[in-house]
Amino acid sequence: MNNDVKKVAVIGFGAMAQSLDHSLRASGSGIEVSATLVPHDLTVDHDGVEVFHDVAALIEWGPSVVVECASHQAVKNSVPPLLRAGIDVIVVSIGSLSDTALLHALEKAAEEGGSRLTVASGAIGGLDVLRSAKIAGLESVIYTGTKPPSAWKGTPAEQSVDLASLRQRTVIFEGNAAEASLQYPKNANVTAAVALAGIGFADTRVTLVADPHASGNTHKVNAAGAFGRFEISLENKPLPDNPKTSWLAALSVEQALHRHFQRIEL
Ligand SMILES: NC(=O)C1=CN([C@@H]2O[C@H](COP(=O)(O)OP(=O)(O)OC[C@H]3O[C@@H](n4cnc5c(N)ncnc54)[C@H](O)[C@@H]3O)[C@@H](O)[C@H]2O)C=CC1
Ligand SMILES: O=C([O-])CC(=O)C(=O)O
Repeated sequence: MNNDVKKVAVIGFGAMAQSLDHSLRASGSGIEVSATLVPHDLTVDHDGVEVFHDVAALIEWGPSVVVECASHQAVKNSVPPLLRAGIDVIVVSIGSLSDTALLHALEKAAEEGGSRLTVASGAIGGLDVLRSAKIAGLESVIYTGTKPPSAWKGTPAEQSVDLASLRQRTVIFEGNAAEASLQYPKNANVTAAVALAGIGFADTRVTLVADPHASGNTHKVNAAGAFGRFEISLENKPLPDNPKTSWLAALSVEQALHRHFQRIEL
C-alpha cells in the first residue's frame, strides 16, 4: 500500500456514503471520495466523483482503497475482485460475513492480491473489549437493538406486527446473530460485528425491538467471561436520509479511512 496516494472510492452512494463524502470534504484532511461504484440503473451526478457501474472499470481506475457502504450483495460480488486486484477494502455491511464460505473467499482473495480487508466497527462500540476478553474465554454475549417502528419498514417485522399502529415497545425478533444478520441485512450488521469480535454467530444472543417512544437507535451489549463483565449502551442518532442507519456507522467508516492512511494507527 502506498499511503501517499489517496484515491478513495466508495461502493454505493446512499445515505452513509453521502454522509461520508460530505464529512470528508468538510474535514480538510485531504482525504475525499473521488469515485463510486453504483448499480447500472442508478445515476449519480456529484462534482469530483467519478461514477462506475462495473467493478472491472473501477479496478482499472486504480483506487488506493475502497469503502463498501452498499449491501451484503456488494460484499459478495464486488469485494473479492477488488481484493484479488491488490486493493484494500473497508466493509460496513458486516452481516454478510455470517456466510462462512464468503468469509473464506474474501480471505483467499486478499491472500492472492496481497491486500487487506478491514471490518468497520459500524454503529456499535466495545468490540476491542470483546476481542480481548475472547482470548481468556467468553461465557455469554447478549445484544439488544431498539429502533423506532419506521426503521423496521421493509423487514420481516412487518409480517408479525403492524408497525404503524404500535403503541408500546415490542420485541420483533429473538434468536442468534446468524439468524439476525440474514433476516435483517439492513438493521442487524451490528450483531455480526459483535459476533465476529466475541463468541461467534451461533452463540451471540440477539433481541430486536420496535419502540414507538424511541428517538434513535439504541444498541446494548452485555458480556460475561473469565475476564469479568462488560456492558455497553449506545443511543445513536440516525442519518437524516435513512432511519435504519446510525450516523455513528458513517463516522466509523470515516475513522477507519483515516487509520488506513495513518503511519501510526491512533
Ligand atoms: N455495520 C453497521 O453498523 C451498519 C451497516 N449498515 C449497512 O451499510 C450499508 C449502507 O447503508 P446506507 O447507506 O444507510 O443504505 P442506503 O440504502 O441508504 O444506501 C445503499 C446504497 O447502496 C447501493 N447498492 C446496493 N447494492 C449495491 C451493489 N451491489 N453495488 C453498488 N451499490 C449498491 C444502493 O443502490 C443504495 O443507493 C447497508 O448495507 C447497511 O445495511 C448500516 C448501518 C450500520
Ligand atoms: O445503524 C444502526 O443503528 C444499525 C444498523 O442499521 C445495522 O446494524 O445494520
